[in-house]
Amino acid sequence: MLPPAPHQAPHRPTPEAAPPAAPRTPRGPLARLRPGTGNRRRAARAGLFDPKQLVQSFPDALRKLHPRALVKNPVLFVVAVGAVLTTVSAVLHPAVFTWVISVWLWLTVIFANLAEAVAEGRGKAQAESLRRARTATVARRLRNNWRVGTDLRYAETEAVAATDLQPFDFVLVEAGETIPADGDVVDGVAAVDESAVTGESAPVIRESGGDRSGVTGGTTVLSDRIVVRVTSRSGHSFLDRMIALVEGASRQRTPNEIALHILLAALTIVFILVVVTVQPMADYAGADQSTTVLVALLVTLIPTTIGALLSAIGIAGMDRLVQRNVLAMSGRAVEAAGDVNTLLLDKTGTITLGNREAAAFVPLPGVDELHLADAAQLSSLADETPEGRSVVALAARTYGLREPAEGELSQARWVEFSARTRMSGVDLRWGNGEVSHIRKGAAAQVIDWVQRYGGHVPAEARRFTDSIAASGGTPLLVAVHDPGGPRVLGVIHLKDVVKEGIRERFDELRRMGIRTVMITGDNPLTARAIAREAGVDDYLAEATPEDKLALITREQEGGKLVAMTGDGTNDAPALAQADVGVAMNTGTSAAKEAGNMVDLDSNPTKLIEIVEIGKQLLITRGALTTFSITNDVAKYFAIIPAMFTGAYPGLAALNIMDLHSPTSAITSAIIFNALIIVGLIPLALRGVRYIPTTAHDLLRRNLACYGLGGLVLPFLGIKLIDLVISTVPGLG
Ligand SMILES: Nc1ncnc2c1ncn2[C@@H]1O[C@H](COP(=O)(O)OP(=O)(O)OP(=O)(O)O)[C@@H](O)[C@H]1O
Ligand SMILES: [K+]
Ligand SMILES: [Mg+2]
Repeated sequence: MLPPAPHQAPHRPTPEAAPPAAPRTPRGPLARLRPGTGNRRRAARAGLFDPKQLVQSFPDALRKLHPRALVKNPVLFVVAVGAVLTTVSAVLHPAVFTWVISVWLWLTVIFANLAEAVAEGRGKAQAESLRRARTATVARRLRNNWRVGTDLRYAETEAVAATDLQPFDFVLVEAGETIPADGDVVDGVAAVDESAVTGESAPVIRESGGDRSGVTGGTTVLSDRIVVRVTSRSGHSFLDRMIALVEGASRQRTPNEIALHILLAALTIVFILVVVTVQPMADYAGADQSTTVLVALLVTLIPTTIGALLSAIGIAGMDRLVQRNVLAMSGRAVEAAGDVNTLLLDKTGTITLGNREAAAFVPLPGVDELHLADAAQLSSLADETPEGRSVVALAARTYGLREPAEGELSQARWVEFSARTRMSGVDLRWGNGEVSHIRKGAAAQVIDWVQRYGGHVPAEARRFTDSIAASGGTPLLVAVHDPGGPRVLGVIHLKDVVKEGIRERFDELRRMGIRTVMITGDNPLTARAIAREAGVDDYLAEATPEDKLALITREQEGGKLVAMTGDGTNDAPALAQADVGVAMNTGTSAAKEAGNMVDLDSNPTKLIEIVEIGKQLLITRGALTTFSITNDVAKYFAIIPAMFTGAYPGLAALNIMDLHSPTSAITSAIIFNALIIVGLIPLALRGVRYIPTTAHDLLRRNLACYGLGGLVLPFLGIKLIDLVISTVPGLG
């Protein structure tokens, strides 16, 4: 027996109650540098390099001449030591040649610093505007007697400074107020303006219970009121972390960068040995060389170009992510994104639109539809998930069923939904002492529950759920156990829609050699239907949080790099285990803590762009390393003949560039070596063009373009410089 339909208007606001979405014009701190969602043209513009930045960053470049800063970069440190040696030599034996070389060696170091300073400078501007968003607010903290679930009408609040809030404090935030700290919504639904953080002016819904409960301090509530459980301490908020991040304060070298630095250092040592042994040979040949010439030879041989640009390339990669509203907590994650083999995506909300809503009640033969709707609604009254709320709303909409009044169900024991049990419901004790247990949930779990009490499940139950699942919907079985015995009443049809254009994104990923796997807690039939429609390579159904974690470790054991997106607390362990874990900004704090990237737009398909940016970072570094090493070859052809033609006139044959004189040849090589750094700063910051293709093709293309380019360009450049400076007295 079920209680009569209660008669009270539902008080809870539904997501539809939010104000209509404003046109998506980006504004706010990141907007200037950030593309509107999906606006690639704007993104391209944001990545453009403005020569003014070179001038603005010049003072910072000079500041980086401090030995403590220089010693971090072995290649540049050697150039700086060389510059000191030639400067001393110029002072002791003044000559135009020695002075010119000294000046250009110093310029080489400054240009390298400039590359890094320009890259960092872009972040500083963003940090400034974020700081402005971090205003001091007064919070309304709920007094100790408030517990989750207590009616807010009886809540008492006290005013405290936002900076005094502690984790686990509850704060009440109403329309028009600023959320004082990061946290999770534990009561209510509200439309929130997050433009202070995301630059996106369209309001977003934040609600308790589901996977959209995360709120960020500094954002504004537009409608309704919510209770937020604080999760961050003052000074350690999301905004604080974001500022440190864009400023590059927390930037650390990635393992790949360290490895490359070691390689460059080793090359430098080899060339130092070469140059040191050149002197006795030159002596023997009767072509004794000055310190200046030897230093010049060394500097042209060592990989100064990549040594100068390496750090800027890394910073620019992080910056490109920020422009797309993604915050990477480590450079390592960005690199890993470039090498990802497997992409794990959630079904609900990632591949589908995510508002999995009750669309119909389907009663079993012999069951009254109203009876089913009533039971479904009762079982969902305390179910704060979007699915649970949509069941209550559907029952209210189509059958006029209303929630019971406060106190009417005081004898109820609510059973919360969990991803492990896949069920939710209620145990009710009526006035006459009779007890009803109502459950709704995944078919397998509810059938199991009914059978455990000795109930019989008619074949129709399975038939109904299977046909809903085969259409891509999610069936929830509703069952009761009361004096009438344990039995299934019928099915709730939850509907969800596959996102438009998602199939094309998966095709693109396949071209990049990346395998996509959809993971869902849903049944295999629904999973298969959605997987087919969306075009993913594989799927895992009825996945528990442990299954997700196990899938990731299994892939990783095979040597693969795994990326995943997630928003729920139950995604947290998997997000932490994945090589690239992208948490949605809307997600729970647990998810955001666990991942190594946060997407402010909460757009799970952003992962595809993240992979592209990672790949672009790796390719840019590879291309410029290739360029750097090959472009030193030409300089060798400029300097060696210049050093020895006096002793061995036959070596003039090596002077293939037909340079004017030994001094002009050496000077031209050094000037080119310095100028190429400045010339490549825009490319290092923008990144080389990326076309989705296999790694093999990319490698071939890059070797051809940057290897050959690196070989040929200096011949032209040095010749040109030689033509100009040969007119300078003292060099010609
Ligand atoms: N509020 C609810 N009450 C009862 N059962 C539910 C509820 N929400 C979902 N279920 C059942 O539990 C199953 C698992 O749902 P869950 O939301 O955990 O999936 P998930 O792991 O998040 O997968 P997805 O990526 O599709 O969201 C669903 O297929 C559904 O059958
Ligand atoms: K060099
Ligand atoms: Mg879910």
